Amino acid sequence: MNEIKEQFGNVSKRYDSQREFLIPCFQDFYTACMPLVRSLTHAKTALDIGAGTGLFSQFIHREKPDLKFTLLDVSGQMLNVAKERFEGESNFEYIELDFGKDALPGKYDLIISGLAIHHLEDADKAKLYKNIYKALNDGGLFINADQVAGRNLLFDSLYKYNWRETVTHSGLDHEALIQAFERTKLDKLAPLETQLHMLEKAGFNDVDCIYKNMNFVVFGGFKDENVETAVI
Ligand SMILES: C[S@@+](CC[C@H](N)C(=O)[O-])C[C@H]1O[C@@H](n2cnc3c(N)ncnc32)[C@H](O)[C@@H]1O
Repeated sequence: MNEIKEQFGNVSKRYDSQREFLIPCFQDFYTACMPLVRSLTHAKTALDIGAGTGLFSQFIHREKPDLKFTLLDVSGQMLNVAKERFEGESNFEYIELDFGKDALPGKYDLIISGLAIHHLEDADKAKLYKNIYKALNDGGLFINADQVAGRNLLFDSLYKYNWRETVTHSGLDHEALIQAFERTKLDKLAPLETQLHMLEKAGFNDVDCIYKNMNFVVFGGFKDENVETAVI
């Protein structure tokens, strides 16, 4: 955990400017969930798990500016950048917390997470998904935009090789590249299917993958048996 705190703390001020180089499908990745988010017509509260500098929350905020946002992260330095981003906005609060260890505070209509849960071991991912389910209000939605492992060694290697090649030629400076490659050592990627099953085991009755581009995926579920009628 100290290493996560240290590495993200070190990059916090330059984090946002590097994102579009490091996520080749950046725009789609952060906006694929919007049709589902829009369907939450009565939502009042949102929690961003591993919010970092607040990038994912900013996309959601543009769509639903009236939500009350709680941004949670283990790195105070990453959250400081989020505080600058949303300076002057009264509907934002920030909590420094380890989501692998500590309970999630409060209840929410929408819970999002971007590129954070893949830092947990699989058993801890499963535990966190249960906690997320408990922290959702009825009818609530969970969205995880994250990186996953390939279904098998061939695809996993292909995804990793392709990402490395793409970002190496993206124009990102050498130092940033080295740091990004170093951060991948903190990753504990699990296959998409495994995580969809974890969500079902946690109690989510309707789960699916909304978007996939190589190993960048957006998936999640509703905590509501009547979701089909709610969305359509
Ligand atoms: C790659 S950044 C993603 C930030 C943001 N969600 C985004 O999409 O740009 C991962 C973030 O997860 C946080 N993180 C990783 N493991 C965590 C944990 N166990 N508890 C809280 N935060 C964690 C890191 O500190 C970092 O800010």
